[in-house]
Amino acid sequence: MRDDPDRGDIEPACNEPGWLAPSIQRSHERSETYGLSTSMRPDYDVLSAADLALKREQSRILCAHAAPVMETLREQIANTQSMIVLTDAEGLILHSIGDAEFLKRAEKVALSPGANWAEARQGTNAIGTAIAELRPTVVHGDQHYLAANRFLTCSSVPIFDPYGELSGVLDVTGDHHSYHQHTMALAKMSVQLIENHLFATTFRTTLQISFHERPEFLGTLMEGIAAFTSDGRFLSANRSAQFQLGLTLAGLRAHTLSSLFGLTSAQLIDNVRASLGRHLSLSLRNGHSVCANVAFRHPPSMISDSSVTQPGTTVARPRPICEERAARPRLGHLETGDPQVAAVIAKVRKVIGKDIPLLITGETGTGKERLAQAIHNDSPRHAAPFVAVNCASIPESLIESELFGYEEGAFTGAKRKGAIGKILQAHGGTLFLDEIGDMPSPLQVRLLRVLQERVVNPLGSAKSIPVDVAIICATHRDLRDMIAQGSFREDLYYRLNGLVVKLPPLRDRTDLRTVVETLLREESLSRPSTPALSVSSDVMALFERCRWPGNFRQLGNLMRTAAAMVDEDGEIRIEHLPDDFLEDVQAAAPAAGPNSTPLPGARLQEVAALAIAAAVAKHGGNVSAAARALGVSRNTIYRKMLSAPDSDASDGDA
Ligand SMILES: Nc1ncnc2c1ncn2[C@@H]1O[C@H](COP(=O)(O)OP(=O)(O)OP(=O)(O)O)[C@@H](O)[C@H]1O
Repeated sequence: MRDDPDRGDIEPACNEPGWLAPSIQRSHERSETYGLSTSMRPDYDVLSAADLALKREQSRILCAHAAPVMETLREQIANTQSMIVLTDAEGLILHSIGDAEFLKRAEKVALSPGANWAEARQGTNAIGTAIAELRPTVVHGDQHYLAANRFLTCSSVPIFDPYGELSGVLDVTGDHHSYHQHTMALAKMSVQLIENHLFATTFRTTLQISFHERPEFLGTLMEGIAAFTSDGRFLSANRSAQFQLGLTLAGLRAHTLSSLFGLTSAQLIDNVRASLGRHLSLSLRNGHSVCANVAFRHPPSMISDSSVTQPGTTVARPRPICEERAARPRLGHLETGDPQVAAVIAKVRKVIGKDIPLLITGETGTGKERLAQAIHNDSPRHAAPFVAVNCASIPESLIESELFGYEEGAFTGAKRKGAIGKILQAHGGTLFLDEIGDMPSPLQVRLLRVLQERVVNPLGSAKSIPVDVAIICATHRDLRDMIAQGSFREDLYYRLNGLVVKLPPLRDRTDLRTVVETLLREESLSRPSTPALSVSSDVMALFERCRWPGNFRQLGNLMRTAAAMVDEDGEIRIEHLPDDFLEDVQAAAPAAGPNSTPLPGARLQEVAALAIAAAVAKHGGNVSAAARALGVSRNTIYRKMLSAPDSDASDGDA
């Protein structure tokens, strides 16, 4: 978490040969601790296309905001033997763009989408070290831990979300002979742009004050932006605002609009009205005056209050109900007609606000986190934070500090400032522990203590800090099996499962049609000038037949891709669906049993056969290459080319 507005500074450099910045020295030490050796091959363990698509989906908002910024940056570094890389918070490469020739060289050391560049995987490198140090980092040629990576020079900047949490890294990598001093400055400006976009989007329905001492800096990257609730409670502030206000995010959380700017929201609106469209002049706590613009964008329920639509304020279009639902789900929104889901919600409603721990089970993508958020939003704790921790995605060595926090100096040799852990961040609100089955055993004991005694001991501290959180856990594993195998503590299990509810997979739900219609409406709203989206009856029949292993996540992804392919009439037809989806449905068809309805005619088979023939032709008759491109096994291709459709049943698919 970033709670230090100065963190953006890189360390002072020294030009003496052989001199290593302290952060690089620490990183080399960590690389050794990870058991890496300098002569090792880079880690070529790259995610499959499907897993990478899931990761991109999980970082969809980051990718959407980063894409245009990366394109602009690409224009600025064109023909410099370099590339731009976007990773998620774990160092997994989501996207890369750049000079084609250099992209090829980079691929040889696994610097390409789907590879993970965390320090534990690739040793000292700018991406992994920026994540470990939470600061912009340059790693020049020889400073890379693995010899194989020493032809690179990389400049990486961490990207923080508006709550100060790391959400990814933007990196510019080039040949170490062609390093330019200005690369890091460009990368930092690009990240500031991404962070400001993320900020503006997250707080688009709230009161936002943009300010700077000098009016010419308003509207530029330098402006500070602070967001407040309509009654003046502090929500967040961007990097520049933290700097101008002289407080970290943690420090700002104790403040309000009046304690920071010396006026209430009603007075602010009066001032905006009186200013007739000119900048406002506001006074900070330190007595400095700043010029400010105010945006007061109201949630739909307040939009009818025309008195606040004044020059100097911007009123956004009413936020569509679907968008509102997605952003702040409530239990009522989740009831779309399936009796199993309705039963889950009825049970949950009975225990809400009663300090009974909840355990949500269900396959991946069935909406466990969304249900947890809805429970929080419907609970008396809704005004306090909802903090989600995915125990499976944090490296085991970091879970402890992530959850419990640490005191300054808790890490030997590292002069890291202390950090408040997730449990304390959720104080007053809800802590959602996703994939609880992946919690390492020693930490299960510590978590049990928190649940029993309601106190937290940060790492390296003798202090016990009282904490008040509602706990919701989720897992797709069978915890009872894990108890039997000795990998999950029975006492913790009984502490967590006050109420256990199971979300059904999409294929077992009876409300698929309503779900699809809702998603179509949401997607249509993001394309206002085009006809409303619909699905053909063939496609709906296919959807009903699909096993949806990725559940809502897969369906949402598919709808977005198909929506991008539709013709002018907005109807999603079979030809708009991705080939791998058609293949999956086709492969699963015989398993549907003798009484099931037939596939929607020959068209699906035709489409699958056409896709296969085209891929084989494109790859000059090379079946392996075509299979790789389509993401199916060679057997599947031979089967489709050689046999009747029914023969799928006997073959093992890959
Ligand atoms: N009822 C729903 N309607 C529409 N979209 C949904 C619904 N439930 C979940 N989603 C969407 O599906 C995706 C996955 O949901 P969520 O993260 O809640 O699932 P999960 O079960 O916690 O997944 P995992 O086990 O992989 O963490 C998210 O993008 C979420 O917005």
